[in-house]
Amino acid sequence: MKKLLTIAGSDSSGGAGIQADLKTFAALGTYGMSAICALTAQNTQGVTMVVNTPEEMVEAQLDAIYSDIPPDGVKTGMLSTSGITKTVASYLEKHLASPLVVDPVMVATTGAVLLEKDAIEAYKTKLIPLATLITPNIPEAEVLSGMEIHSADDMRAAAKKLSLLGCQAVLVKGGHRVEDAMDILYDGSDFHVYKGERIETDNTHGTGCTLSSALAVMLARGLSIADAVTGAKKYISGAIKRGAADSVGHGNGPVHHFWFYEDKWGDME
Ligand SMILES: Nc1ncnc2c1ncn2[C@@H]1O[C@H](COP(=O)(O)OP(=O)(O)OP(=O)(O)O)[C@@H](O)[C@H]1O
Ligand SMILES: Cc1ncc(COP(=O)(O)O)c(N)n1
Repeated sequence: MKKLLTIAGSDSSGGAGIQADLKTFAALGTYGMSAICALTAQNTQGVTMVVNTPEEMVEAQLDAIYSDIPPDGVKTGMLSTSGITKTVASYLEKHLASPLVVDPVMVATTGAVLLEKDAIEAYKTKLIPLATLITPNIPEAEVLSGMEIHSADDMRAAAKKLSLLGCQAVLVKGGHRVEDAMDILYDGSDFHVYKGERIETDNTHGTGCTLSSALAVMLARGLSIADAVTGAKKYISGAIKRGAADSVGHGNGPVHHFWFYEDKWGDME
């Protein structure tokens, strides 16, 4: 059994962050672990409070995990501050022995800022160079690359530019493009285009967290980066479709993970 680690923030409403990551790990048949970098008081309508984890505690969680259960795959999500981003990067620089997916979480679907501005530099110089794959959405790719993205060609150019930061591959996610759900991967030598049917729904809370967790699982299982994206895209598309059919909360509802085993166990009402 593969062991997966998420280094991210907690979402009290269970739709994004650590909670989405652990649900994804479980649905995909792996053992999930977490290092919590921030607590958010959050629901489908917004974030009302954030408390950052002390950096020593972030490191203590990572030490507890790595000294006993070294993970086969790791993902990072909401790291909240420059200090936490640096702490995570310097720990991983010494101990990482598996694929790493960096989801550069900056702003929640509901609009709340989840990363302090001065952490961008630490992402670019310390964390991203360690990554197997980074998964910015379009606004995140714009901030990290310093260029505007209006078209598929712009997505390609940004992906190539971001790969120069030293990561192995870049997936620019097109969930924020109005007309489709097309993602573009640059794997260091080639571009791969992943076209998804756009599902009409506001229930997209946790899509990025879920996708990056599924990617970490696929990479831990030894898939190539291009095949890992195919597998993870299938997983997130199913989860969005199921979330669209069964709303939770009064705002941007979450995606649902049980679609993956619902066929086997039947209706779980
Ligand atoms: N309405 C949709 N229909 C189909 N696929 C979608 C939809 N919205 C997002 N996706 C897909 O979900 C994945 C996550 O993309 P997205 O751009 O939403 O990431 P994100 O903004 O980081 O997510 P988050 O909402 O967690 O911040 C991508 O593969 C994207 O193509
Ligand atoms: C703790 C945490 N991590 C990540 C997200 C981003 O997810 P989304 O953009 O879907 O709100 C979030 N809202 N909360």
